[in-house]
Amino acid sequence: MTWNYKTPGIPDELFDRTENVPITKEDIRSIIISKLRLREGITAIDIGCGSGSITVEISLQTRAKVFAIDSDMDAINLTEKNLTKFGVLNNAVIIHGRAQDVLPTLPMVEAIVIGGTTGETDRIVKLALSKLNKGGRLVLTSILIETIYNALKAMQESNLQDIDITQVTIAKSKKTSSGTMMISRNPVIIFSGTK
Ligand SMILES: C[S@@+](CC[C@H](N)C(=O)[O-])C[C@H]1O[C@@H](n2cnc3c(N)ncnc32)[C@H](O)[C@@H]1O
Repeated sequence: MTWNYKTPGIPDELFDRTENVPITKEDIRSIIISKLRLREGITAIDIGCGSGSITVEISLQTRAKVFAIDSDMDAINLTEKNLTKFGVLNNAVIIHGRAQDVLPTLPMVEAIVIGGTTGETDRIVKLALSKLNKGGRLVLTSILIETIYNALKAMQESNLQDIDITQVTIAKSKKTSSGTMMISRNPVIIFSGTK
């Protein structure tokens, strides 16, 4: 697969998918990539890599080394498939495990995305921030009220700077017999900040 564009927002349908592994949709993914403020030559961590779509986009944008973590073996297999498909498998270290167990073993990085924190949002956010170099960027997405509250508290307690909280509700067009209507998806909260 050759992706010739230097812009984020790879169409979802270009990624391999499986029924039980979620993907961060392309419009939300574009916002995440923008808020990461990526630079060439950085190292990044993708926590809860799922389909691998964010790891793929970070790698294509910057040729960054990305540590992609997921606790679900199906997600790990799918991430490997998609990294191979987009020719960036060599940029990544794919790790099967819970973020709270894996993070302490990783080096310091410049960018971290958190897409899944099952069970221990507070601990995962704090561990992630302990792996972020000064000036590095953290982006966390969630659709769950409980995660949103715990994430904000953990970021504030860790003194993350310039915390920005953006809520996005994407609506997509759908053709009907009488015209084109917009169908809304669930709101997504996107946290970002600088260490
Ligand atoms: C919404 S999906 C992320 C989708 C992904 N960003 C993508 O683009 O495909 C959340 C993922 O986080 C993983 N996850 C949840 N809690 C986790 C944890 N504590 N450690 C590692 N992975 C976790 C889930 O298995 C799931 O694949």
